[in-house]
Amino acid sequence: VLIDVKLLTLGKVLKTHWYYLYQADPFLRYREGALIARDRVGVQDFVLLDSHTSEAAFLNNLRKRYQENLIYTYIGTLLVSVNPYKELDIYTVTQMQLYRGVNFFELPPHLYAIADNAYRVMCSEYNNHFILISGESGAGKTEASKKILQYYAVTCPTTEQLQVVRDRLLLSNPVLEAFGNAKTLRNDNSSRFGKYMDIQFDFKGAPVGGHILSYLIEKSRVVHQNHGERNFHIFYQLLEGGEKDLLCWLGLERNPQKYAYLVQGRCAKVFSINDKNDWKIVRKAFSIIDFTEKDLEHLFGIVASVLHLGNIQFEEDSNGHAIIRNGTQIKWISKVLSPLNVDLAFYARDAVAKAIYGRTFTWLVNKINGSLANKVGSLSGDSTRKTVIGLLDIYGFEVLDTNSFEQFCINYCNEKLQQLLIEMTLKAEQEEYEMEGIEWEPIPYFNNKIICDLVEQKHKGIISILDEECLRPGEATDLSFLEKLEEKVGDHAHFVTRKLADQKTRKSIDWVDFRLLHYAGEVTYCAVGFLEKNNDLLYRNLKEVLCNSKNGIVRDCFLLSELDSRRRPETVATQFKNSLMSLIEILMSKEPSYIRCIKPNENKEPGKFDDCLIRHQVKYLGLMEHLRVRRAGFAYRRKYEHFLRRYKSLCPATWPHWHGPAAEGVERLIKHIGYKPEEYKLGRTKIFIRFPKTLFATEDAFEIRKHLLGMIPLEACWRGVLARKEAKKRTWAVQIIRKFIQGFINRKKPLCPENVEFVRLVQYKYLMKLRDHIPRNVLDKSWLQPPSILEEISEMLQKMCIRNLVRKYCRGVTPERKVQLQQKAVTSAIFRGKKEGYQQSINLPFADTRLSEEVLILAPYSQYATPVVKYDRNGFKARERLLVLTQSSAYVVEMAKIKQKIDYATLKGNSANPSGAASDAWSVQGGDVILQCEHIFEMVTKLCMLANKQNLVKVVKGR
Ligand SMILES: Nc1ncnc2c1ncn2[C@@H]1O[C@H](COP(=O)(O)OP(=O)(O)OP(=O)(O)O)[C@@H](O)[C@H]1O
Repeated sequence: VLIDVKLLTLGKVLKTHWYYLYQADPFLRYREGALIARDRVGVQDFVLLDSHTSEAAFLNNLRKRYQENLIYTYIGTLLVSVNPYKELDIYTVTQMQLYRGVNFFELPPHLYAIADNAYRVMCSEYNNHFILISGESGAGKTEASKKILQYYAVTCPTTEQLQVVRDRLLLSNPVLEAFGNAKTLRNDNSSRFGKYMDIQFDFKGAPVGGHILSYLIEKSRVVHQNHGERNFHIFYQLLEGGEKDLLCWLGLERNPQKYAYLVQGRCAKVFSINDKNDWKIVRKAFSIIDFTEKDLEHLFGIVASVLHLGNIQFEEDSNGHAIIRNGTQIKWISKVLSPLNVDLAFYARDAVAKAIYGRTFTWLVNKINGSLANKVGSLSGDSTRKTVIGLLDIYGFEVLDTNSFEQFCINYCNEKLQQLLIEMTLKAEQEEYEMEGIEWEPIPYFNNKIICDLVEQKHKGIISILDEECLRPGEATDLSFLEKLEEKVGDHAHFVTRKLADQKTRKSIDWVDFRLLHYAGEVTYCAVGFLEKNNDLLYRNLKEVLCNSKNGIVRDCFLLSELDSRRRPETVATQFKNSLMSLIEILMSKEPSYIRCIKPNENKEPGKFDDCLIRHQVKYLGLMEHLRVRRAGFAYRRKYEHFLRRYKSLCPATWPHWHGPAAEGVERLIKHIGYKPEEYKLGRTKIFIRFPKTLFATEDAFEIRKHLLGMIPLEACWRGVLARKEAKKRTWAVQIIRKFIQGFINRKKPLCPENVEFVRLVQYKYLMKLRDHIPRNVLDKSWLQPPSILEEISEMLQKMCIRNLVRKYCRGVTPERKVQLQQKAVTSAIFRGKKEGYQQSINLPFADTRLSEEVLILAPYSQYATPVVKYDRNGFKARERLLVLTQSSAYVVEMAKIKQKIDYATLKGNSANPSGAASDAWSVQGGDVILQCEHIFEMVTKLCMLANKQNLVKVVKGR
């Protein structure tokens, strides 16, 4: 009942949505029956219609949609998502099923459509993909990536064994968020590290493992937070949710106000965050992702020690040396031993806290990777190819009141991703037209490569200059770094300092600042702390202490070999730059999908569409340029060979084979179909189709043709590799049922007009699920429980399924086995539950005879013969005899001499002993015959079948 109620509500919700989409959406063509259209691979691209010629029109459309809770929009294949700040997808699982296997022009725009499309292309083309989710801080990237992960977890095929992998993939998120996310002014759950996650799939499309790469965690947050911001969530979660014993063991109090590292932002408690609850989730996640109690003990030990470290305070003694303020002994020890002044002591304390936390985070990612590793394949020696879908969720572009080294790295990273997007979309698309010789009016766009170069160029870029200052001998300071910048990149159009600025802007820049004109806007960075953060040094003696820690994780993170190394470690910025370079390489080798997240307002408010803020994002994300390229360009392009292979059946000249060049084949084909000149262009290697409707029409024609020709099964069989044929035979019954279900899915049979969508949805959901849960053999008695309105259909399907399985089973039975089964059926009717030893006899096959061939020659008409022991009427004298059964009579034979003939017609009864004793009494006209036989079940069965008298057999207590 509950399910029905939910679905009913869902029916209404979706109906409203679809109504709006049909009525109001000028972007896409939706198909009636979108719910059921499937199997239309090959179409990945479509286009905007003509209404959006201006930025204002585009914004208007976004606003209108947003007000109607439609937060997703496509520009070509790029998904634009405006953060709703409220949960819209209440019926997520049903929605997921809705998008499964449906091409994305068939349903309203959605994250799931992007996820599903990447997945389907991966499965059909065996290539790797990535989904790049970008947008500024708080725009909704992390939420989007979680939804995509969930989509794969719910919709991909899985086995019991693989469910563990699925759970781990999902649960790695709360753990990483606890240690790597924090409340900032822009986002209550802001990622303070970059994350790239590969989900690995096997050849059947089941997720079998994963791998996470993490990028530069914002360590400085451990020791310092701006007003209105918090430290990483885990600190508060541990204090709020940690069990009493645990806190006691760690020496912690359940009050964040007691810890210096947690109170600087003055917002330890936040209304929107439930630390206690989150702690429970994280604890549970730890148990699923393979963390032992020892691991956790060490991990929480580290979290606690960072908090304790933060509470160590220093003061100056009379010599200007730092001494520890509280704790008498340690105070004196520090007084005598410590060479540091107060500033340096604080620096050292914070450096230790940051280093421990930062390295522990890397340890955590590695540990999670261990648990996500594809063990299924490697254990079973499965070397089949895996494909991956990568999900990139990285800290968004960020402008704070004071921007430091961390913001510089984060914003540089966003520049790189923007550059990748431009390279792979705007630039690539326009270059493709040029390469293919298609006439094309170039559409200008801002290429941010110039900013990337400003930051990363060797010897000349800001990172190189910073490194130089960090590494050079002599006194180098943040100010000397700033001077070097002015000297070396002062004339760059995207770089300004107070000295270089014009009169007007000068006031807004401090003497210690430099300003970069990023693609997403201007950011003024305060150079103070750049050198220190870039060097990220930890005193050698502190490292030595940590190398000898009794905490296993700390020991793993600080290796003694590091102390021996004479090489200076790479600076933080260079490490980051290099890791970004390899990330870009990873991404470039994969097929891209893009999601652009937009932040609707600065107040994290639902339903508030701030025109100014959104216009700014639309501008810097280059959405208008995307739109223009899409509109002026072609919706679809495909290599001649691929296009011909798919559609060749639509033209007699190309079907079944085209022997000439593919380009000519395509030309013949489209002439035959009747493409108009304005609808397409022929390039050097590809056909370009301008309008989606042209392609839709071709697809529709192909669908019809496919069914007319019965092409798919025919081709499959005909080309058929024998092994595949064999496998097909085995799953024959399942396929029949699947086809039947597919038929059901494809047929539209609404019960009444108002409930069309609802009924379709219920049908769809149930049938889709059923399709994957059909019993595979006659022994499998399970059947998916149907919702009440589908009981009838379900019953029909079940009957049909059983019939098919039985038929399939029967067809697979050999004639010999059939005889055996018939005989066993008779045995069962006579003896089942009545005579001891019956159960054991079931699996012993009956023999045709129990005599050797030589002996059988003596009885040429024998149907069955076996040695027996014959007793006289009193049951005393036992004589060894042969029993020979022919078509009409039974003979008791001694040495080729017939001693007794029993006509089946005279056989009146046959009584067998219920105990295991193998004796048998036959009552015949003129008196009983008592025989003992080793193979009594077999013998009696043969006798009954030959005499056709099985009803006469009684199992009675022997005399
Ligand atoms: N699809 C959504 N439905 C409902 N709320 C959402 C959705 N996407 C985002 N939000 C809201 O916006 C907040 C910020 O989103 P999210 O953490 O994904 O931003 P982000 O782009 O990853 O930011 P950052 O770069 O700071 O990590 C979420 O905590 C949530 O409240």
